[in-house]
Amino acid sequence: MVKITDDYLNNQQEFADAGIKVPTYDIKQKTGATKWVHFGGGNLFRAFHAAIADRLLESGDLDAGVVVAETHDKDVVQDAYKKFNDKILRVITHEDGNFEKELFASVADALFFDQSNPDGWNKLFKIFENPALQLATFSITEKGYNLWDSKGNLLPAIEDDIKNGPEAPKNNMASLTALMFARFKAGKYPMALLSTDNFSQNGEKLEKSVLTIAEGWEENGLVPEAFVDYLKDDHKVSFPLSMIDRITPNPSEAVSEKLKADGFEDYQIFHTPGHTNIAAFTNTEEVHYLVIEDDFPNGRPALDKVAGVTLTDRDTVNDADEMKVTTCLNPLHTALAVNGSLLGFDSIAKEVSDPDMLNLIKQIGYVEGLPVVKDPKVINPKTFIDQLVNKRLPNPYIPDMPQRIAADTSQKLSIRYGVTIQHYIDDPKRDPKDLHFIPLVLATWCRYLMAIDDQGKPFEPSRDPLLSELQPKVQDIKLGEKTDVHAHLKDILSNQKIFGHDLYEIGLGDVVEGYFTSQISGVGAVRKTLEDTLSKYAKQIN
Ligand SMILES: NC(=O)c1ccc[n+]([C@@H]2O[C@H](COP(=O)([O-])OP(=O)(O)OC[C@H]3O[C@@H](n4cnc5c(N)ncnc54)[C@H](O)[C@@H]3O)[C@@H](O)[C@H]2O)c1
Ligand SMILES: O=P(O)(O)OC[C@@H](O)[C@@H](O)[C@H](O)[C@H](O)CO
Repeated sequence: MVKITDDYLNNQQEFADAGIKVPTYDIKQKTGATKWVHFGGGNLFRAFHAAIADRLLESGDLDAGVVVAETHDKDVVQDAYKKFNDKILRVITHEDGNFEKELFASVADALFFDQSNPDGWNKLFKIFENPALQLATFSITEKGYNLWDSKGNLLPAIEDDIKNGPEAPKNNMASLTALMFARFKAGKYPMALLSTDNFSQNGEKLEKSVLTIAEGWEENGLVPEAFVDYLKDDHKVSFPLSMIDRITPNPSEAVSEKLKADGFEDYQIFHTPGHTNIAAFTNTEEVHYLVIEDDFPNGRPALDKVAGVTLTDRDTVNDADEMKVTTCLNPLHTALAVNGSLLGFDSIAKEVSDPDMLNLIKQIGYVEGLPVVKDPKVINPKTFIDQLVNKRLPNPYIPDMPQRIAADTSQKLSIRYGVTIQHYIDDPKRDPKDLHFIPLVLATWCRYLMAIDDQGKPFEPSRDPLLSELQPKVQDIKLGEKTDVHAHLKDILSNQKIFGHDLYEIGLGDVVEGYFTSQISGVGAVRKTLEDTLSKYAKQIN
């Protein structure tokens, strides 16, 4: 059996026997100063960013590995990095059943960046004080950037961080701002902070969070005004936009079993107490897109040399991101996530073999979203949906689950559906009331909050920061019993933080309530409502 920690240069045959491709570079010889830090060393980073760095180390375009900083889950550092000498095994699960296995040695170090860990804390400050650093990338989930509660007030922990200043930050955005303050003090060195999380204008959100903290510190006299000016100076600090796409499910048992059978010893999967699902390996799909705004004030690695990575202007990235996140992929995914959880699916591939589910996502993508989305030119939106529904989602070897995608849905709805709804508001020839399937999914999410499936059995919803606030609003509803739906849903459906709109103000509140009323009318009513809505409104798709 080959272990991930085996010396990949001197034991190439062992790796080859297990069907694993290994790097030709020696990461120990790549001793340049760190140019690239990544925050959030979860599965997406391991499958995608680490692969990009690997290609650049191979081509000689990068002379140091990426340093991974975890601010959220310290067990990720131990269980997925340190234990395996920072090596990663990536498995691409092709649709013909071929599992392509490759070892990456592109992580130079991984550390838990928190004041409780002085070693990691001090190491990252040293890296940020070094002029060589060019970029920090982020894949920390939508909620990782958030400083506000659902009513728009700063979270108490953030208020504390703003009061306490750069010496003792606790939240990850405040800790990042403290790193930037150290970089400012060391010499006002430039760099890029590049969010690669799944939401529109991700760079703007990162910028807003960092500036909110920095300006709070400045108001409290804890940092000079010049620090805020440095963060706002485009020649010093940039917050490029990005669009990232690669379906990367949590490590799966099927892949683990296959690796074991192939003679790979580190096939075990870990579920950390912080709720990350991680392993020495990561499983992902073949298709991948990364479109980045080319704005790097301190230069950048030759990212554009890597297949699948496009460097372009801000508007193009914005259009590509809007195409993927608000129209052609993520809204379809969330529809599968909430419906799949209620209808008892545990596999996305199986779910899209259900004709109703396939038709639902096609209506959302082709009929409701596509007509109002701008063509980003670098990727054709129609071709993109075609590839998604015909090739990617049905791939039985991509072990994706509705339950993974359902995590944090409350944080995603305004982006995944709110932007399309806004287009219907803005276009004088359209009306949000023309939409049928998006409101149906919003109702399905409210139905999902009840945590009772369509067979009337309880299920555990995926983790979401608003569950504790929202579930009590629907918990006393019983399937098949008459109830005042408006009284139950009005606070939820009017919450602009959740949907990007007060749904009543735009004429969709009643529509969602209508679908929900139908969905709670008894066992099987979620499926029946879906069937009825499809037979009433579905359009023919060519
Ligand atoms: N997995 C995919 O298919 C995929 C594809 C495109 C984009 N993304 C983006 O990447 C993000 C991460 O996906 P993943 O597959 O790596 O997930 P994951 O569960 O494997 O890892 C999540 C990472 O985010 C960190 N994190 C979680 N909550 C945080 C918080 N509140 N503050 C700071 N860090 C936090 C975790 O510690 C971990 O490093 C997604 O939320 C999405 O925005 C994922
Ligand atoms: O990663 P999230 O939690 O924002 O969303 C879940 C999935 O929709 C997402 O991870 C997709 O797999 C991804 O966006 C594909 O590129």
